[in-house]
Amino acid sequence: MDLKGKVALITGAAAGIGLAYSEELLKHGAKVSLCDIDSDIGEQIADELGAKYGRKNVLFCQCDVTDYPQYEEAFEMTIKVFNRLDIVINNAGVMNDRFWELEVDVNLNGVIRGTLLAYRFMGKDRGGQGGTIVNTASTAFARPQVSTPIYTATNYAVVGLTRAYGDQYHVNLTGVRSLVLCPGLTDTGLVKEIRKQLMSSEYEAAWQRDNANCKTQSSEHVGRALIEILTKGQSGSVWVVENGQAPREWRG
Ligand SMILES: NC(=O)C1=CN([C@@H]2O[C@H](COP(=O)(O)OP(=O)(O)OC[C@H]3O[C@@H](n4cnc5c(N)ncnc54)[C@H](O)[C@@H]3O)[C@@H](O)[C@H]2O)C=CC1
Ligand SMILES: CCCCCC(=O)/C=C/C=C\C/C=C\C/C=C\CCCC(=O)O
Repeated sequence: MDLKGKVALITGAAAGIGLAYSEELLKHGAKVSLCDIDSDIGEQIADELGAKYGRKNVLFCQCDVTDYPQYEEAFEMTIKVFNRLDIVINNAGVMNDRFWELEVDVNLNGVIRGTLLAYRFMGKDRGGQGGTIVNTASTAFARPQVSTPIYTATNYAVVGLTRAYGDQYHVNLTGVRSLVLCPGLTDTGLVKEIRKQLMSSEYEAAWQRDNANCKTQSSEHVGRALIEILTKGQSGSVWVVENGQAPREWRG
């Protein structure tokens, strides 16, 4: 896929993996709409990326993915400013099983909202030009993270959603391809104080076991994997990137 001139909307773009995706897309000549709940950091990041890659190529939209009207406005603003939309990356996520209803609302319902909006604005059956949806899940979908059962469940669900919408039936109907990228342990701010993010502080031993054999990778590594899967990923495909290795397709 030639990314030059393409427009991508990325959620959770102010930090971590979403920020790495955004910078990698800019390096490849795309324009980015950075969507994040955190407007202070988001505006600052947009200024920095704009100074580096051209101000006309970067937009920040304050957007909470749990709020459908706000999310819809971010799509409208992106299309108003860039005049097109080609790629939607549902990446915003949290890991906190203590606040599991919010976790489900961000990690699963947020991806569903982003997917429905992507079809509405890019679907050929709705007057759009077609495009690509990329969802971020986690390797926890294939190897359950025992310390965070509810976080794990949201990742299973996102993979299921992507595989179903990724079927050729939906591609024929809408011209929209769907992929999912599942990183393993990545060095970001997702964990701030692990004891407070587990349902019970007793699960800390399980957290240590979950991560025992994992090599932490950088978010930049995951950003590069995104470009690779955008280039060669078939609709409905599931990609794992972990331990700093090249992305590989997961075939069940
Ligand atoms: N860090 C890791 O080891 C892994 C992360 N992931 C997934 O990658 C995605 C990104 O996570 P990281 O970059 O690690 O986290 P992060 O905490 O570094 O960044 C997440 C970003 O999402 C934003 N955000 C949070 N709630 C939001 C909401 N309601 N609406 C809009 N934006 C919101 C935050 O403000 C932040 O900028 C998540 O879906 C996470 O589950 C998957 C596997 C491993
Ligand atoms: C093994 C399952 C991998 C799934 C990863 C995932 O979805 C969520 C990971 C959450 C947090 C990663 C954040 C930071 C990583 C940095 C250091 C980890 C140190 C591990 C430890 O011993 O505490």
